[in-house]
Amino acid sequence: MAAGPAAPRVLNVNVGVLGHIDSGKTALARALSTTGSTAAFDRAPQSRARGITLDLGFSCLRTALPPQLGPGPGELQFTLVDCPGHASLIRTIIGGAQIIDLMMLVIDVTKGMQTQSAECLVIGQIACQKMVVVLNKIDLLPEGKRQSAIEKMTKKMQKTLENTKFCGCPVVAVAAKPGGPEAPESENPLGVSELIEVLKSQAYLPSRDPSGNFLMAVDHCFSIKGQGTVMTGTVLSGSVSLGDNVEIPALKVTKKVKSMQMFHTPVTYAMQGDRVGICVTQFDPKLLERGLICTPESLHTIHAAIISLKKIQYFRGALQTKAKFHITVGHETVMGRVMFFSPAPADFNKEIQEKVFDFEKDYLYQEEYLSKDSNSSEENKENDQSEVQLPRQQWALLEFEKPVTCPKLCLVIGSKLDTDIHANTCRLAFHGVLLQGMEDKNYMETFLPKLKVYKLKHKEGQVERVMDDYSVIGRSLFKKETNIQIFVGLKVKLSTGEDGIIDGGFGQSGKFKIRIPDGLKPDTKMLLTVASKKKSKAGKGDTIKEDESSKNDSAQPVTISLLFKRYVFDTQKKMIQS
Ligand SMILES: Nc1nc2c(ncn2[C@@H]2O[C@H](COP(=O)(O)OP(=O)(O)OP(=O)(O)O)[C@@H](O)[C@H]2O)c(=O)[nH]1
Ligand SMILES: [Mg+2]
Repeated sequence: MAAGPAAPRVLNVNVGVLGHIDSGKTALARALSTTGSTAAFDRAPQSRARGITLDLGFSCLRTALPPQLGPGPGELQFTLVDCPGHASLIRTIIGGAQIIDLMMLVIDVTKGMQTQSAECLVIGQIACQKMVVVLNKIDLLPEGKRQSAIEKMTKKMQKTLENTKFCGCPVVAVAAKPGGPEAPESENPLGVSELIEVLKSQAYLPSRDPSGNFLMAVDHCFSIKGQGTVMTGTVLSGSVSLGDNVEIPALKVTKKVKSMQMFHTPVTYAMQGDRVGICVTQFDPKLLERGLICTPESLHTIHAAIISLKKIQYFRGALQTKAKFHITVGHETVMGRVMFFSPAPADFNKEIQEKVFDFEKDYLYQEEYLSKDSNSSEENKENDQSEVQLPRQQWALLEFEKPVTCPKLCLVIGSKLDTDIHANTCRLAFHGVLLQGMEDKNYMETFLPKLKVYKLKHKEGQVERVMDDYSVIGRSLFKKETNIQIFVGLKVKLSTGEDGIIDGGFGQSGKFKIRIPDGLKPDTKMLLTVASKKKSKAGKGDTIKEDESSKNDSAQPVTISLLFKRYVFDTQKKMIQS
């Protein structure tokens, strides 16, 4: 087994810095850091030129261990993950949020919540446990009114968070870069030491588990002369030791770990939650910008997936089957098409299955995700009056335009990134967990037939006339061109209560014969005979054609209903009745 962690105890907590563009995230990360790592603070030349953050930036800050993290000696290291704010970079933000333990939501105190602050809040609710709100740029508030303006904004934020999992989280006011870009570096930030105390009080020991496959999100890759190629990133699961083989699944290559460092200190072992640089040899750093590395063969490249999902409540509009979304699967984003399905109605209240998908069960196809505001679906139209009953859990089948490489049970986020970024709306539509990936390119033939999602079909027709006590002729259930032969033997029910069986076609116009094994009730017979007489009378005088008029329908008081299930992925399109 691996060697234990290096001697001096350093606990690492990843702190994300998220917020709307220009709220001062990078300035805040800079003010907080004592040690900058290789990729901090908009180092990339493009980033400097545009004055915006284009990529995740990492830096760190070490403090004494706070009391809640147990007796010392030891140190607490906050790894600050500075995320971009620009709307177009939301994929990077989602990636960043998945490696953090604690989120700082940076708000420009002069502006309050903005569009991407809200999106970050949504992402935080999905991916993070804890949050601190940072009101930045308080130097811009006139000194006399500063305190009251801060209090007002603090209250406003607390109200915004009331119905989120971050209800009651701390709100801290700072000026990360008082005076703005032109101010001299000597200008001291305001409120930053208070913020550090709050971060310490919020720090917790995230569950760290060295077992299972090693998986790491690499954010930077560069070569060091005479050493090799270093990949830096956060260990997402498992652990890694010197000498282990690691795979770069996107490139299908495996390399041996030659040396490792954690913030400039050599180590022999790293585990879930650690930030580490891994050095390998004979690997061109240009081949990997960002991506995953892992225990060889532990990741899957999938073409489609089944996920358990929830709609994001701030997303306006319905989630429709067959719609295309940008789908972030773990750390990759691709376009994909969705198909929603729910439990069969009898299972609507079944307990939620978080980690497995049950292929034994039947599921009901849905035109759209069922939610309180989705009343356009077939199901709900019928139940218009009554309360719409919602299932406890819903799923989707995702079919990707390009295969994605991801671990099991990874986070999935669906968004509409083609929405105009200036439209003030939440682009994140749903989130969920990947339960089953389909690695076979021919999954449609090899895998989907196992997925028992059915559509409930309901056809209505009318009894045209009585043949004898045990049979009637029906119409309007099928189109003229329908091959009635495939329906022979299916059960139907008459509105008067009798059960019948389709016996075969009758004539050329889509009519058919129904056998009534228990015989027609006398009342039914009477109804039908009276109706037929009326009709033939009416028919003589007028020029009503037999097949069209609506009068005909009302003249026929007995309707026929045919109900059956058809599995969406059944290649034989069998009709099933229970
Ligand atoms: N007056 C004042 N200006 C600030 C403060 N903090 C940041 N700024 C300025 O606000 C602008 C944006 O700061 P950044 O730190 O780059 O903002 P950001 O949130 O990282 O921006 P993106 O990463 O592009 O989303 C810069 O011009 C900063 O100098 C502050 O506390 N007071
Ligand atoms: Mg920035």
